[in-house]
Amino acid sequence: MFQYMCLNPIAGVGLNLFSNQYEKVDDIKNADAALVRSAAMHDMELGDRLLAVARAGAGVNNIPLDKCAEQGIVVFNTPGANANGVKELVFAGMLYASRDIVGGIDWCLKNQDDENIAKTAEKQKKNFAGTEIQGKKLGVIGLGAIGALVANAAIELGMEVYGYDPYISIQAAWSLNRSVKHVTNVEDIYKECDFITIHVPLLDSTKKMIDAKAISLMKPTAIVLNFARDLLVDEEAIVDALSAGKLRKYVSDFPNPTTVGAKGCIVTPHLGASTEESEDNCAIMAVREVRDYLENGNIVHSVNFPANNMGACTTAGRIGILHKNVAGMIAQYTTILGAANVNVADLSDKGKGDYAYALIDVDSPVDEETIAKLREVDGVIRVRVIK
Ligand SMILES: NC(=O)c1ccc[n+]([C@@H]2O[C@H](COP(=O)([O-])OP(=O)(O)OC[C@H]3O[C@@H](n4cnc5c(N)ncnc54)[C@H](O)[C@@H]3O)[C@@H](O)[C@H]2O)c1
Ligand SMILES: O=C(O)[C@H](O)COP(=O)(O)O
Repeated sequence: MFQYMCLNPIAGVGLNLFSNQYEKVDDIKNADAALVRSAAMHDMELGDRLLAVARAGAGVNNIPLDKCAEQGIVVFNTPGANANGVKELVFAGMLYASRDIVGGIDWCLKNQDDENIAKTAEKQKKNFAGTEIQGKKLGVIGLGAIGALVANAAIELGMEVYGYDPYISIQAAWSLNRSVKHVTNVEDIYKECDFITIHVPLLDSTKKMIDAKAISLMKPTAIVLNFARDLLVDEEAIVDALSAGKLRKYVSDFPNPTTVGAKGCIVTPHLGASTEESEDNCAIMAVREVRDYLENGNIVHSVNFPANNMGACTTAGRIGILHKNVAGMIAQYTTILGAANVNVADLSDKGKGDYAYALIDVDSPVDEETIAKLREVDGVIRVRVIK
């Protein structure tokens, strides 16, 4: 029997995929797996039992990835599962920023008791007029799941699209419309574009990536869209530029005291992934990842350990070993198993950064004493008998 807990509400269509071998619990210390959206986990005590954390979404800045890795907890996310939801909201943001749609709606509400509102509106509408997006230049910073969808959809809407991503995946590169202009210096986006949208993960290296210098290069008519994370942008500098008329609008999905109510800021309450479809997709993918890891030991879409997938185990047993990515580990495992007269039927070891994961299929059951010896190997983080 496995136990899981949810740190945020997770769509039922995903949770229903847990079989009757799974039980929901309320305390993370009793859970084998935790499902999470944006709940902050950095200060949480995770307990020894926890094997997996699945982020039903993309951003993992709310999860202590290294601490989890050191404790042998595999963290998953659900790449692309909410990308369309975000893409659609980015275009809503572009349209909201192009005309004063919010101001116009507010005006209508304020004048709802005016019997002549239709006539008055015709006089007032010039105050909410704006520009179109067709023919404008859009700069997309980060061409992953969301950025690529935004870039392609913008081409379809008749925009000229500039794309910047020095680490673009082959899959994303293949998916891009060939009309997207490849930019190698992000400053070209800042200088040239009418709309600038950022879709990169929040990392130490991307914090305040759009800083005061970047903002100073932008056109005074530029509109900046941030549906990724607020800390990617120096928002104090954005607010200063907006009030000085050096920038047209800032659209953000991350409310905070700096931007909410500030002149030129349009802020939504982190709604990018809040659609039925995105919530369902994320929940389904997250539960599948957790089940495959707990039941088969397979890792797919982890952000702190490498992928390693040997399918279902067809031999007498399977052992999963999370370990440091250093030389000589496999030789020690096979020596220990050999000394216990256990034949290795199949073995796959993958490394990524500081961490690695070995899956070992064996032809006979492995006794507790042998498992204890594997646990003692220097550099081993966690050993799990999967079958
Ligand atoms: N508003 C929301 O509700 C919402 C929803 C989903 C994701 N997000 C945020 O959007 C981010 C992106 O999501 P995604 O699904 O597209 O992720 P992704 O991993 O598919 O794409 C991120 C892309 O950023 C690129 N990148 C990394 N560092 C870069 C840099 N310095 N310069 C340029 N490109 C860089 C990567 O190469 C990758 O292609 C997430 O990390 C998350 O923070 C927000
Ligand atoms: O990174 C993400 O996937 C988004 O920011 C969505 O977050 P949420 O699941 O809390 O809506």
